[in-house]
Amino acid sequence: MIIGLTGSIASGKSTVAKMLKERNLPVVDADQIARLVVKPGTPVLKSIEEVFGPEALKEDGTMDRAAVGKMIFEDSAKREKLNAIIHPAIRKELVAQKEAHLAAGAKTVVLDIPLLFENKLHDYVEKILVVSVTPEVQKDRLMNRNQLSEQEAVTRIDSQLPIAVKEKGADAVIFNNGTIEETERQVADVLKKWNV
Ligand SMILES: CC(C)(COP(=O)(O)OP(=O)(O)OC[C@H]1O[C@@H](n2cnc3c(N)ncnc32)[C@H](O)[C@@H]1O)[C@@H](O)C(=O)NCCC(=O)NCCS
Ligand SMILES: Nc1ncnc2c1ncn2[C@@H]1O[C@H](COP(=O)(O)OP(=O)(O)OP(=O)(O)O)[C@@H](O)[C@H]1O
Repeated sequence: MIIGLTGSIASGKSTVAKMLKERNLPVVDADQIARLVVKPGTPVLKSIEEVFGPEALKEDGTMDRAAVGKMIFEDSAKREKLNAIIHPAIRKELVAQKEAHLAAGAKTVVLDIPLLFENKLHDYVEKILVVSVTPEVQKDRLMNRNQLSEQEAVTRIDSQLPIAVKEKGADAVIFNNGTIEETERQVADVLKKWNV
């Protein structure tokens, strides 16, 4: 079974992914792949430099994630440009990593894809697991984790589809407002229900 793990920014996907890994399920992480495909020397990073200028790079030649984040979350046209450059490479590597796990004998593979709904990647997975939180908790956790102002956090949240829309499209929802233990219990219940 291929499980798509998604949610909204700072809703707790990585937290749930960690729980799934602890249960020995292979997790392919789109955010991690997004870092892989922009390593210095890659065609993707070259295109980013061409489109976003030298301020997209740090002195050591790696992508300046904070600078690019500022540019793209505040400007939807820039965000679409970055997506057009980077998403094809992410999708290719996502499929390759999934296939490698299946070839190695995995019966279940989890694809952690933050933008599964936004990019209409439903066909990549068989079940969709959405990690949800209330908007207030989401904003607080995002501000704390990324050291953002309230306005910056809201801008990032608004760059994605509303979490309520994602919940409606889910096969199961994990509500991550409570404690880690409460989330862990919900993860166990869903896996049991799906015979994983
Ligand atoms: C903009 C970048 C440089 C910011 O880097 P940073 O290290 O601060 O954040 P990180 O990569 O850990 O992403 C954190 C979260 O931001 C959200 N996010 C990232 N990119 C986007 C995007 N293009 N549109 C909407 N939300 C996004 C996701 O929820 C993601 O989980 C980086 O997110 C990036 O390269 N984004 C483009 C690739 C992408 O779309 N990744 C997300 C899904 S594959
Ligand atoms: N149940 C919880 N209780 C308290 N803090 C939590 C809980 N779940 C997650 N967090 C914290 O909230 C923040 C966001 O969680 P996490 O990084 O797992 O979200 P994410 O959905 O993977 O985010 P992103 O979309 O940005 O990659 C982190 O700092 C994490 O430690």
